Amino acid sequence: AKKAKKPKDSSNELAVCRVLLADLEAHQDAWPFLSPVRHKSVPGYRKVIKKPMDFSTIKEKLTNNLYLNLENFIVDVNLVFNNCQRFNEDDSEIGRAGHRMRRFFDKRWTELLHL
Ligand SMILES: Cc1ncccc1N[C@@H](C)c1cnc2ccsc2c1
Repeated sequence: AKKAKKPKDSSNELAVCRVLLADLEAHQDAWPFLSPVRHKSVPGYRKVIKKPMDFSTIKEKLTNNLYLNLENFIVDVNLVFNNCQRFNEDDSEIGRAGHRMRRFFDKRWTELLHL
C-alpha cells in the first residue's frame, strides 16, 4: 500500500532559515562570506561572478521577507559557496573555508529537517 506522505509543515520554515543563517554567521570559517565581496578590491570578481551573494545580503532578504520558503533560502546560500568555488582555488584559504562552510551547512540543514 502507498505510504502516507507526512504533510509538509511549512509554517516554521522561515524560523529554520533564521537558525541556519545564525549558525553560518557564527562559524569560524564564515569570515570571507559575511559581507559582499568589494569588487573594487578583488580584480576580475565582477566579470566572473554574475550573481554575487553573501550572508549579510541573505540576512537582509530574510528580514524583508524576500524568501517565500526554505528552498529559495538554500538556493542563495548555495550561491555563496558556488561563487566561492568558481573564483577561488580549492587549495587556498578562501577556497578551503568555502568547502568547510558548505559541508557544515549541508549537515546542519539536514539535521534540522529530520527533527
Ligand atoms: C568570498 C570571496 N571570494 C573571492 C574573493 C574574496 C572573497 N571574500 C572577501 C570578503 C575577501 C576580500 N579580500 C580578502 C583579502 C584576503 S581574504 C579576503 C576575502
